[in-house]
Amino acid sequence: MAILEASNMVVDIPGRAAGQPFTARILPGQRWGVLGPNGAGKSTLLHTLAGLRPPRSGQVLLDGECLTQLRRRQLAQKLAVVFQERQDSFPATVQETVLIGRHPFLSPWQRESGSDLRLANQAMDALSLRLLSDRLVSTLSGGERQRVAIATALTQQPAIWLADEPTNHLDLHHQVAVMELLHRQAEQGAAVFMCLHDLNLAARWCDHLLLLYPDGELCFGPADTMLVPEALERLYDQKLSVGQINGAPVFVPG
Ligand SMILES: Nc1ncnc2c1ncn2[C@@H]1O[C@H](COP(=O)(O)OP(=O)(O)OP(=O)(O)O)[C@@H](O)[C@H]1O
Repeated sequence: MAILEASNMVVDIPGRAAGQPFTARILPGQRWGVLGPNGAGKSTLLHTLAGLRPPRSGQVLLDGECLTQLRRRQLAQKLAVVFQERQDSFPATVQETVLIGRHPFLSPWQRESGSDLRLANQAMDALSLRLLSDRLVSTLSGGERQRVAIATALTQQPAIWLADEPTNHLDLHHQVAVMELLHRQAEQGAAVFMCLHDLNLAARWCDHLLLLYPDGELCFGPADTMLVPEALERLYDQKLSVGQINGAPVFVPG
């Protein structure tokens, strides 16, 4: 288990004058969703929390240590990032790619062990990729590549998941499968922080929500306190109608 903490963190969005400082602890077992319109800064926020870009001010801490003090390898032993888009130009099979999730735990030139291979196979099974295991990733469809990215992160066995649109390119069945997988990861003690465009996936699967506005304003809290139609309408500049299905709110454009 690990705790990721933002302390007075202002995300550095090019050209944006200011941003509201973000201070929060992302705790084991929590499932955070970041919502906001295109260009609001969701990916930049996620990359800043991953230590891939410096914040404009403030800091990000992992188990009390500033990310800048940690080596990438130490970070990768606890934290996995699923990117929104990726270049899969390197010619590698699905299995070879999924095994990359074990690299933070291997010394340079060390071969993957049987247990590494077992973890990769389990992750491929969880994402229904076994039949594709010998295929070159470059030959896969968008949704298949997305599942490979999630299987790679799963093989990393992260305490913290930072996932940018984890359901990108996925059909309905695989969207639900991935959200269930992330839910189970949280039940087992991982912290999950993800950017989502689908309000209904966020309403159903997240227990904390962060609303990010294009001017850098943000607000966050337990999901049931954030799913206020007026706030979401202002967030997306879109009228919404709200219903209830199985006790969960469902939003459709009004
Ligand atoms: N290198 C850069 N140079 C200039 N502007 C940038 C750069 N990187 C990001 N931006 C801008 O920063 C803003 C935030 O981008 P970001 O990708 O974080 O938004 P987002 O909320 O994830 O958007 P989307 O929902 O479209 O994925 C955007 O307006 C983007 O154009």
